[in-house]
Amino acid sequence: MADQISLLLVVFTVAVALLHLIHRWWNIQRGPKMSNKEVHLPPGSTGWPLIGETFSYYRSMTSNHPRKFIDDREKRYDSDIFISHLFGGRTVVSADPQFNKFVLQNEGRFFQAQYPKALKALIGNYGLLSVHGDLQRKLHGIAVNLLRFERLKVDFMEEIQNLVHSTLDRWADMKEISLQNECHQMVLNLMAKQLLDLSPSKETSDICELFVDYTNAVIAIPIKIPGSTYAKGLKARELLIKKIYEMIKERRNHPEVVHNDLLTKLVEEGLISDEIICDFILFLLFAGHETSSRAMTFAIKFLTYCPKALKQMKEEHDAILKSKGGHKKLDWDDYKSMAFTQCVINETLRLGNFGPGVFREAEEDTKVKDCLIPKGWVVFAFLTATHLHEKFHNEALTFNPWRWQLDKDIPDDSLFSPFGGGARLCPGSHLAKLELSLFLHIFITRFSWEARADDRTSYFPLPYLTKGFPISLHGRVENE
Ligand code: HEM
Repeated sequence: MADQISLLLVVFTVAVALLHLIHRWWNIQRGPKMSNKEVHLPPGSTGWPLIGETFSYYRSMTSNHPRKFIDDREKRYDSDIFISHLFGGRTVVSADPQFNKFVLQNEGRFFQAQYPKALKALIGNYGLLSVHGDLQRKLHGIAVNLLRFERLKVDFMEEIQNLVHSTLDRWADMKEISLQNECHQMVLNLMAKQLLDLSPSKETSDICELFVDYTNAVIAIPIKIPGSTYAKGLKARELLIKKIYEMIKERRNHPEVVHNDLLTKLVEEGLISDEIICDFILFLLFAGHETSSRAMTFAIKFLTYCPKALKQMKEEHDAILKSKGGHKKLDWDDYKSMAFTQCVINETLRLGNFGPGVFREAEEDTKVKDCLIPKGWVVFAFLTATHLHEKFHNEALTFNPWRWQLDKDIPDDSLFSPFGGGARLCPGSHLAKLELSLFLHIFITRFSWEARADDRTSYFPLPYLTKGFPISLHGRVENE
């Protein structure tokens, strides 16, 4: 009898839970009731209970046709703004450039950045993408100031060239390298030096190892079970934050030791608490190395398969080197003279899509175009979709740097926004372009190379080359 009652209780509980789930799903599908007939919820479907349409999005982003998710729905709903259910929440997905621009421009007014919870746990309470309002403006200002032109011209210009040369000296002794891994390591060293005054050493390599676990988690499926990539990343975050705390303490206890880094400046200024400093620095380390290092690898890959562009790059950079005589260090004017390189960089950013899109939550019921975005809904402004649309860029999936020389392709910030826009416009955009230009200059003038494997691009969760782009290197000989 007791067994039967237990069984009945289990069946009853499961039935109630199922009904609850179905009810929630139905409510999500239906959306809120509208009173105003002029504006309406975008069309769409939230897909399966719990997983929504995340799997379709994943399939599309790991395929050769990353716009497929959008194209299928555009055909089905006759709209490039539609409802979906991604990464655990109902979402309005937009591939409409004007809509996306409006969303970016209205950060803090109608919308605010809202990233999935699992990501926020890694970024911390004070990583820039987690904070809003006055604190976001303050921290954004500090980042902009750190990366302003005057600092790039003096500190970064020198530092980047030294680091790239010493890294390439090491590569020259290796038969084959995974360009993706090597670029990751090189840019991480650069950021570690600028932010924490860490030079390659035992301590730096410990931090780098933790950092690898940390970044792997940011781009992994967020399952928090012991041993999972995500759980390891959370642990790595804890240890990294502890290390930054120790460095803050060391800066205070030993002011006589000179460090030319951001951490010291933040500690001396005393404008933000230690807790904020730690999250802020960790976020900069992440944002500053993940994207730029990927862009370097992709640029070399695109050039490898476009001999005409590579030839033009060699001509541009050989001429700059020649004009310097025996003096190899470039200055700001040399950087500014790299006209074709800037086209290659724009095209790499367009095709590479290193910041695929941004997440924003509606602060209130908001009308954009004819659509109503109800308060609390998350918008995914899918920037990749615009970058890869035939309507805006001819032969959109082809690497064609010359398109940026034509008037009609002069960057329009609604059609080309690799660095986002509005109040959260990437403060590292100029640094990223400088790093890329100097890296390309040094790499192309020192080496010729061959790809060792047929590599494929996956865009999920961030773009990467599935085999890490292995290449063999040879020192350049005259006229090569
Ligand atoms: C190719 C390189 C890069 C790309 C494609 C890129 C892309 C982006 C995008 C799309 C955003 C906007 C996110 C949003 O609005 O939600 C962003 C924000 C940000 N980026 Fe970058 N980024 C790059 C390099 C860098 C570098 C080198 C740094 C710093 C050293 C950096 C630091 C930041 C920071 C701190 C933010 C947050 C700004 C805020 O929320 O106020 N990024 N980046």
